[in-house]
Amino acid sequence: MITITGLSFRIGNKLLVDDLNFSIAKGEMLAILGANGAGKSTFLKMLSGELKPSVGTIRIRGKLLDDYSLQELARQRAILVQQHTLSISFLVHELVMMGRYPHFGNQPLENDKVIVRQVMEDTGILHLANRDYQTLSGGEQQRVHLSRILAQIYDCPEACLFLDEPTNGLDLLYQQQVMELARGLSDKGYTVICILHDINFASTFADQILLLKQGRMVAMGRPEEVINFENLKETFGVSVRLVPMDGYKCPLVVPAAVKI
Ligand SMILES: Nc1ncnc2c1ncn2[C@@H]1O[C@H](COP(=O)(O)OP(=O)(O)OP(=O)(O)O)[C@@H](O)[C@H]1O
Repeated sequence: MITITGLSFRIGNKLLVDDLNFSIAKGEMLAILGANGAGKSTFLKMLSGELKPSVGTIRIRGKLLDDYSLQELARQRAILVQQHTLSISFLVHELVMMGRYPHFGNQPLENDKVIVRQVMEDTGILHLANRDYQTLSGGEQQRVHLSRILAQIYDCPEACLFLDEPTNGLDLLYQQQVMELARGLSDKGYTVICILHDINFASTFADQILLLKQGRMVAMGRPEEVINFENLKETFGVSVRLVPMDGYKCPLVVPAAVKI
């Protein structure tokens, strides 16, 4: 579904992303983990077309990213960015409807309205539909943007979803709900790439994990192949403890100092 070949991004003589090569299949969920500044967002920005790679190619369904029109891309991939800067007042439902803009002409159709309502329900913001976005808390705003991008690809089950720290600013309940939502979408056939800082969320929900350090791949594979003491020490520079837990495919990762 997505094939990354020899992908690098350089600014001056600094390599932010360094020779990445991998593929992920349709319907897979890939979690990207790495320390602050490891190049995760830079990679996602190349994937979304916001940044042009210095070297290498990105193919979605065999076609080079550069060969997609903006309209095609808008229907085939949705992106949740890390920081939202929005200074104009919009009602929540208006902002979520923006996700449908690639799908209708002048006016939203009944189907667009149904989808907007559904995604607001899925993300727990239906009760905020008529609130001014500016008056919402950070976590509520995050869920509005999540709704908007879900609306964008709601009826495109072949689409890709790129999420840059989707659980940012959310309380535990909504973190869990967002991860379940992302997992549910990949089970329906969406291809999901998700930057996370929570290793346990990544290993619980993702099919594959990519560990990045200084732009380079440390390891990539199924959570049970990748999440181990050595890889985490190499990626984050810290020692962790791995605690086996019933019902989890991977041991839980806790700071080494914690006594359990
Ligand atoms: N325009 C730029 N000029 C110089 N350095 C940059 C530029 N953009 C990003 N960087 C640097 O590239 C590195 C990778 O940044 P990136 O945002 O991809 O990291 P990240 O892994 O997403 O980090 P975080 O977990 O903190 O969000 C960082 O050291 C950052 O300071």
